[in-house]
Amino acid sequence: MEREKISVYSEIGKLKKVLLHRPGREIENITPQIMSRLLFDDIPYLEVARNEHDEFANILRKNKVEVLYLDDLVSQAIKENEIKNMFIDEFIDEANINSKQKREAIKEYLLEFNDTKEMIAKMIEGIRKEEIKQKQKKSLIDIIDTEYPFIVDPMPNLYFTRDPFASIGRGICLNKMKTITRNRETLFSKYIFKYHPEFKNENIPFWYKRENDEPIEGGDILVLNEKIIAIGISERTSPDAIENFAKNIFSSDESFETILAFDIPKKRAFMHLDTVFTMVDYNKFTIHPEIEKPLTIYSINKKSDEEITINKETMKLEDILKKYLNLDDVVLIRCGNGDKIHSGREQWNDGSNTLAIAPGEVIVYSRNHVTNRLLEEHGIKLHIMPSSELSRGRGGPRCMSMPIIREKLK
Ligand SMILES: NC(=[NH2+])NCCC[C@H](N)C(=O)O
Repeated sequence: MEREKISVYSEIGKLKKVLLHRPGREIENITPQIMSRLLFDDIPYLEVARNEHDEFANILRKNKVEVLYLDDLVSQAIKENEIKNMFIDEFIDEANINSKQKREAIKEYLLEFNDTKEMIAKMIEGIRKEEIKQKQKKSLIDIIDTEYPFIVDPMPNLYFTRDPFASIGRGICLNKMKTITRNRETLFSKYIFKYHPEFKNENIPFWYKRENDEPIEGGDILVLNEKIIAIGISERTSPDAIENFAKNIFSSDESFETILAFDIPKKRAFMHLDTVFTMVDYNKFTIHPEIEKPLTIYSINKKSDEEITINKETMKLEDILKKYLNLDDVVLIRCGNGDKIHSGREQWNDGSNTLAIAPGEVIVYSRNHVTNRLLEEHGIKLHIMPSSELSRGRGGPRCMSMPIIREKLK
């Protein structure tokens, strides 16, 4: 039997294959002036961040998860010259470069890298003005100098592989991301799924297109089981995008029947649904206490191949989960144990952003010790990773991983 190349029908099924990005020199291009636009609140120390990330990958490998790295996949995807050229052109198109000369100079510079992985690392790292200055011919726009140091901005959020696309069923939701800085990341995903030898001839369905106008991000998408997908209506994901996605997936032969759109507060600390809610076992969830008040959800169901129905309900999270997942008993594990100070602090550092590698078994950040102790008390097996630097990017183990294959649940 031919194995599916992508297969994700739950949040907790045994993880078999996952995509990561090891943070690179892009982190060392974050400066206080640009960090908030780049969605960072602080500047991580790269060497330590990399060690932490390697430990994350080791935990995964020790648990028999195959770890794929983004730069490997992209470099294998763009092996042919024609594709590589297309990739560079599109990259430059989206890097906001306003003169023809500059565009040509950047292309020439990138093509000089003999090693494609080095070229990709450079694209992610960002390009400083002086790196290509000498080669530029002068037109007015090139001569007008500003203080701004980069000709191409760094992409420091790429280690949050959860967000630019999401594996759902046997297909992917190729996202349009809310911010310019992160939307550039989705180009890498596009080339992986369109041109990598492992995926290109597999008719991988795309449930969403990066060319669409409305944003949707992977951190908002949780595949609760083979029938139900939860999506946050958040700072980053719009109702129109959810509806468009729903229509696409419902018109396929996939098993999904219901999309639960959760209306969550539109604020930075809650940027994605997975910052306040993750699934850790069949009936256990980590949550931020703030979403325990009655929540408004919209359940979107398939009516026919083209039509959907939408129902609005205001209910407590616990009751929503009982109803839609057919559970008698739901356990909500509160980040920071519900204590005002601990829950705020630990949610800020992604205490409720766990990555399940099997039912009841999750990877967590060491720093969230209050939440971690509580998870253990609820019988969850923890794999604890170091967390002083990676957490400064406002994302945890779930954000830093995109499952490609999970074993189906019985
Ligand atoms: N799935 C997630 N919660 N991802 C977190 C991403 C953090 C990143 N700095 C951003 O603001 O986009």
